[in-house]
Amino acid sequence: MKHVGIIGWRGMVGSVLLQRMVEEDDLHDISAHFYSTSSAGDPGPVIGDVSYTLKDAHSIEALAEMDIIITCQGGDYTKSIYPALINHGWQGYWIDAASALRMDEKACIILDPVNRANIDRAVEDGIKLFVGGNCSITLSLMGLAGLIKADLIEWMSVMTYQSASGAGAKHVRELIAQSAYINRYLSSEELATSGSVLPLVNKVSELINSTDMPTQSFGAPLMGSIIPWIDSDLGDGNSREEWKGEAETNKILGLPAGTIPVNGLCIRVGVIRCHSAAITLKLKREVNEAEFATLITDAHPWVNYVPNNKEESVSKLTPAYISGSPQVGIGRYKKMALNNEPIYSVLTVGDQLLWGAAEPLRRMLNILLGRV
Ligand SMILES: NC(=O)C1=CN([C@@H]2O[C@H](COP(=O)(O)OP(=O)(O)OC[C@H]3O[C@@H](n4cnc5c(N)ncnc54)[C@H](OP(=O)(O)O)[C@@H]3O)[C@@H](O)[C@H]2O)C=CC1
Ligand SMILES: N[C@@H](CC(=O)OP(=O)(O)O)C(=O)O
Repeated sequence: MKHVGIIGWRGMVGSVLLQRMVEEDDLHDISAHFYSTSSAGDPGPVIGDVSYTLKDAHSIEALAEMDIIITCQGGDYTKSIYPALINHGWQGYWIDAASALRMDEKACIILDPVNRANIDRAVEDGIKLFVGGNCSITLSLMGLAGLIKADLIEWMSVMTYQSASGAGAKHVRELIAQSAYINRYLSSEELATSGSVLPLVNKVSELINSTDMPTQSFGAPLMGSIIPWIDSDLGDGNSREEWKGEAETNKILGLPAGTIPVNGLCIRVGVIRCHSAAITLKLKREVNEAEFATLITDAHPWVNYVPNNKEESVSKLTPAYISGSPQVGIGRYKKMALNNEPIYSVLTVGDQLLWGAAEPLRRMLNILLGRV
C-alpha cells in the first residue's frame, strides 16, 4: 500500500482537494497521512470512521516516509521543503499546486485532458515532480482544448477576471468581510428604491474607501472595486500572473517557449469562486460558430459550449452558475470586426478550485497509482 502525504488540506485548494478525493473514493487502497505547518500533533480530518492525527509538515524525516506527497501549502513551503527533502535522498513523487517549481526543467505541468501524452512520457522518463498549472491558464486551455488539438491558434490575448478565493482562504474571507462592513452601515430606508440613489452611492463609495474597511490581505478594497494586479511586479510592465500565460501554455502543450504567444491583463474581481477569461484569439483560418462548437465539445467531457446569445450567456456562462461544477463553460464566440482577419472573441468560465487546482492533482495521484 502506497503512503501518500497530504499537506495544505485545510487551505482553499486543499479543502476542495480533500472533498473531491473523498467523493471519488481516492483514499481507498492507500495509506493517507495528513500534515500541518501550524498544528502538528492535533486532530486532523475525520474521514469515514478514521480520525487522522496531524504530522509535522516541517519534519523532513516524517515526509521522507511517504511514497507520494501532494502539497497545496503554497510556494514558500515548496521552496523551503522540496530541496531539503531531495537532499535527504528522498525519491518519491511530489505533486504540487504551487507555482514555485512549475518552470523547473525537471517538472511536468499536469493537465491530463490536454497533455496526458506528455504526462505519460514524463512518468516513463522517471520524472517525479508534477505541478498543477496556473488556474487561469489551466481553465482557458481546458476550454480551448479542441482548437489546440486542431492546431488552430496563432496567438491569444487573455484578459482575466479572477475570483477572491483564487488568492486563498484569508482573502475570500476578507471580500466577504468587506461586504459585511458596508452592509453594517446601511439601513433598510436607504436601500428602499424611492428617492434619489445618489446619496446611497456616495455613502457606499465613502465606505469602500474608508480606512476601517478590512483590506489587510488584499491591500485594497475589492468589494465594489477591482484590483488590476495579481502576483509580483516583473518590472517590464507585466505581472508574474500575466507572464505565466505564455510560459505555462507552451510548457503544458510541450511546445518550445513562445510558440504560441500569449499576453494580457490579470484582474482580481469581487467574485467568490470561479475565474473567467475574455480571450481574443488569432486563428490560423476562419472557423465558424458551428465548427467551433463541434471542435470544443469533442475535445473532452469537461467542457460546456454556450451558444453566443444573450439568454444562454447570462444564465449559463457565469461564475454563479459554474461554481462547484467540473464543467468549464465557453461561449461569447464571435468574429471580431478587426481588419477581416480570423480574430475571434471567446469567454471561458471555470471553477479555479476544481480544474484550476484540485482536479489535476488528484488525477495525477490516480495516474501514478495506475487507476486511470
Ligand atoms: N486558491 C486557488 O484558487 C489556487 C491556488 N493555487 C496554489 O495553491 C497553493 C495553496 O493555495 P490556497 O489553498 O489558496 O492557500 P490558503 O491560503 O487557502 O491555504 C494555505 C495554508 O494556509 C494555512 N492557513 C492559515 N490560516 C488558515 C485559515 N484560516 N484557513 C485555512 N488555511 C489557513 C493552512 O496551513 P496549515 O494547516 O499548515 O496551517 C493552509 O494549508 C498556493 O501555492 C496557490 O498559489 C493554485 C491554483 C488555484
Ligand atoms: N494566482 C492565482 C491563484 C494561484 O495560486 O495561482 P498560481 O498557482 O499560479 O500562483 C489567483 O490568485 O487567482
